[in-house]
Amino acid sequence: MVTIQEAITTVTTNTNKLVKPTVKPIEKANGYLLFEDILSPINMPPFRQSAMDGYALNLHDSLTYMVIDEVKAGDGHKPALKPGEAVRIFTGAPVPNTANAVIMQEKVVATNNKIELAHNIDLEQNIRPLGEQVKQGNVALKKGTKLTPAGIGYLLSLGITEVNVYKKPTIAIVTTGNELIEPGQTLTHGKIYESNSKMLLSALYSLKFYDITLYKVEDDYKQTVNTLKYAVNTHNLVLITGGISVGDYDFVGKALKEIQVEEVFYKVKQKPGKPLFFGKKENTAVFALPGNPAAALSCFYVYVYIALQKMMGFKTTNLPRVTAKSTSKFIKKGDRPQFLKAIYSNGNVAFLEGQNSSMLQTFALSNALVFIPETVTEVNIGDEVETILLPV
Ligand SMILES: Nc1nc2c(c(=O)[nH]1)N[C@H]1C(S)=C(S)[C@@H](COP(=O)(O)OP(=O)(O)OC[C@H]3O[C@@H](n4cnc5c(N)ncnc54)[C@H](O)[C@@H]3O)O[C@H]1N2
Ligand code: MOO
Repeated sequence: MVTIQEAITTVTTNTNKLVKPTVKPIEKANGYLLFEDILSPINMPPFRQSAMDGYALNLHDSLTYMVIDEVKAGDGHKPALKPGEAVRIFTGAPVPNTANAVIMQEKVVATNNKIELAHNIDLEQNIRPLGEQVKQGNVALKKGTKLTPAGIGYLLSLGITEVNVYKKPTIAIVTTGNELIEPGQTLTHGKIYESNSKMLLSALYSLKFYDITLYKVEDDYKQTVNTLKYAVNTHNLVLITGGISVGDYDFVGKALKEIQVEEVFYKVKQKPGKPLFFGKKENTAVFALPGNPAAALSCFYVYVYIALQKMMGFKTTNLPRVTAKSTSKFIKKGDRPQFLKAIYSNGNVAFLEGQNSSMLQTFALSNALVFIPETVTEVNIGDEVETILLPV
């Protein structure tokens, strides 16, 4: 049995960034890391651009200008201005080469084809210079940058339609148990609806992992070996639920051994999730999560999350942790450190009733897990507690 800290450190050091590239259409690249520097194919802006609705001027000594033409956004003509001449111009329109400042329309008095300025303005005022954001051929975004909606917008503004990014892991979710039947079918005595696979699938989707295959096995040793062998050989990450404890029909541990998944740790001193297993085979990381649904999800957020972030090459691998003031009382039984389902809001956190690892109804209301260390036996209202904020 390892401590929570040992388990976290071990998962962190035993999972590696996936180094394979893949080409993605830009609109599907959110959350990926760039596999290479992106060089800008154009200057951005691609021309000197007006930042205001007003007048582009060829400055001269007087405050009066003759308006000789108009340039709207999207226009391609290039009027030639002599000193003392102006063109009506609008935000986003190309500023003629012969204009050297733009004045906002609110700052002039316009009569017929003449404008009068209150005072002179600076050179290049209200003109976005050519290539101000990025120059053609320069690095627009560096290798390793994590793409965000803003990054995607930026690359699109440079005309880029696809990018080379690091691959995301392919993930297998394997559920085990004779008692499991698909929601939608009739429940018979002794059976329960299978909920872990699509719960974990949803957690993965919300973290933007989509390459996921679901497998189901009965409590049958041969079937468990065969399914796990296939899952481990064909995915980067395998999440198994159930069958990892000590019962006569818990075959997962034995099957993982048979298919030569190296055990990195088995059992963590924690509640919920004591029988958590973590192992690896070559570059594939394998988690056998407890079958109890709340324990499986808690382990997902505390450990699997880290492995996913490491595989993606992200710098921050833990979920954010904050210190919050407890608005609940809690007495901890036993000596295992505990993760409590809780609701966090504005620096306060309330623990929910019903912390059993088989219960999801409180998890369904939670947005945080409060960590109660081994040495703490009691939490009182007003005490400060370490709180993990869940990505929900
Ligand atoms: N003698 C001992 N028994 C148990 C121990 C122990 O130390 N000694 N540990 C307990 C703890 S703690 C946990 S957690 C569970 C974990 O057991 P398994 O990981 O082997 O999981 P199962 O027995 O297969 O299932 C546990 C529970 O969860 C339900 N389940 C399983 N899979 C699903 C699913 N896909 N969807 C919904 N519900 C699922 C299953 O029906 C069981 O009720 O072991 C304790 N026992
Ligand atoms: O570890 Mo189990 O998840 O406490 O019930």
